[in-house]
Amino acid sequence: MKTFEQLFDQLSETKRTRPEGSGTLARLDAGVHSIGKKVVEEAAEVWMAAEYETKEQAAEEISQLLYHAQVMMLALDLELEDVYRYL
Ligand SMILES: N=c1c2ncn([C@@H]3O[C@H](COP(=O)(O)OP(=O)(O)OP(=O)(O)O)[C@@H](O)[C@H]3O)c2ncn1[C@@H]1O[C@H](COP(=O)(O)O)[C@@H](O)[C@H]1O
Repeated sequence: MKTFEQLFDQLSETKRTRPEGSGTLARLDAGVHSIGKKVVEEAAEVWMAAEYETKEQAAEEISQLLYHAQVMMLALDLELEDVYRYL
């Protein structure tokens, strides 16, 4: 298990070091348009799981949405603080 901050640190390191075989790196290299489509897809899956599936499935979809939101942050060179200031 990891926190939002720990995941962001991990993905930031992935972006910096570019390890071979990283799915995150492939998503970053695919660019903002591709990442944006995943954000929208995962948001829809959160909605569907919340309405028609279990709380556990909704939790998993929410985790994926948070992951793809972090990938978008990294693609835009945003830090956690850049987002947190609006919370
Ligand atoms: N939390 C996540 C995470 N959530 C979702 N995903 C990705 O998003 C996909 C889920 O999307 P879907 O359900 O739509 O599955 P899919 O249709 O097969 O998705 P596509 O691969 O076709 O886009 C998963 O298969 C993963 O590729 C994640 N990939 C990685 N992480 C975390 O990021 C870390 C680093 O990952 P890598 O860079 O891949 O090593 C991992 O240790 C995890 O902690």
